[in-house]
Amino acid sequence: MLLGLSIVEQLTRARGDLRMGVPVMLADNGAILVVAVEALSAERLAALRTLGPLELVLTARRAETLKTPAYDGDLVRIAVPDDADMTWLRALADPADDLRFPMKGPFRSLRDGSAALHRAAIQLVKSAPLLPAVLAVQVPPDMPTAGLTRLSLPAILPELGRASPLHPVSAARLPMAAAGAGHVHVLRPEDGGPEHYAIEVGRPDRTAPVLARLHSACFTGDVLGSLKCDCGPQLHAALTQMGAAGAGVLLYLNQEGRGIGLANKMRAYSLQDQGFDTVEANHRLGFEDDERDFRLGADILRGLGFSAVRLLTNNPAKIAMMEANGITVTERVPLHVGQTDQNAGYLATKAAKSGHLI
Ligand SMILES: Nc1nc2c(ncn2[C@@H]2O[C@H](COP(=O)(O)OP(=O)(O)OP(=O)(O)O)[C@@H](O)[C@H]2O)c(=O)[nH]1
Ligand SMILES: [Zn+2]
Repeated sequence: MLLGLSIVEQLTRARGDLRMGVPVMLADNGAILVVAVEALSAERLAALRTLGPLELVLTARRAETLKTPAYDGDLVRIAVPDDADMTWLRALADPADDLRFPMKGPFRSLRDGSAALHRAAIQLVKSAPLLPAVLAVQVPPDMPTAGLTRLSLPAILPELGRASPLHPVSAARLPMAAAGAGHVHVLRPEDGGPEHYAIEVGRPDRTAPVLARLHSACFTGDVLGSLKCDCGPQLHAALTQMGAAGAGVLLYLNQEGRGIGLANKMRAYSLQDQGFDTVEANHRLGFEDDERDFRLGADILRGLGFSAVRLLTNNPAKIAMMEANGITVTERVPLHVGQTDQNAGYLATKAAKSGHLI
């Protein structure tokens, strides 16, 4: 129906609901109501309690730190005790105070029934992007939802993992200190997600491999000149090299914090202040090392008419994803700049644990 919502539109609305702390219904043969723990209010918690026993859904990564068996493989469903309050839920969802107040498990992990609805809920909050922790309660699939978003699992599953198509919105000339004449293109995804930018330096020849950089947003490095990472210097060095070569294309992808968002990246930084490295911090929060989807970089390049690149990177995963998505990488151009005393550990961890080339 033209006036109804498409599946993609329903998912976008659901992400907004979850960010506001509004419950979303996920239904298949059974149904659950879910709320993101970090946005939950005490009133909603009380209201959900009237519907039945509550379950806290976390990723297996988070369960590892909580020393709780994850019977559902990549996630765990923990029975929420009747007297558990907001503090209890937040302490399990957010590792900020793990060291100050070690959790007093054991927790009762549930193993009966299917976790397919819960898995979709975790995927949805991750893409919101919120901490991967949801409160869930089973409800009858035909329960009146009083205006709440209702998602059908079979309908959303194919869309959840799909990269949303991007469309050019606007473009203009931009003179840059580092690279001389350039053009900035703004690209907008169909699903209402964040816009991404493509910066063309000079007039790159579409018939030859172009000097290219896929840069993931780093507010702290790019804007604040953080010494904890190498992003700012990499961004500027890439533009400078493209300027010197007379042509290039830099994709500025809004995938802050390797896809976990700035709020979660700051949670990770706070864990790093407690002594965890960049990978351990992501895991303690319940995320994978890297939650980025590099497919969109390949899509943007193809949309701009490029099929082969000389890729400025130290990250082999970016090369593999380009190749897997139809962009030929004729050469890797190393990008080693911006080493500081403060980021030596970070760069060493990326080399040791994430396969970065040095
Ligand atoms: N979660 C998390 N993200 C971080 C941390 N430090 C930097 N980042 C993010 O990591 C990303 C770095 O992106 P890139 O420099 O494009 O990618 P890369 O994987 O380092 O690969 P190359 O720079 O191409 O070699 C940015 O999104 C930063 O915001 C951290 O400690 N934790
Ligand atoms: Zn950075």
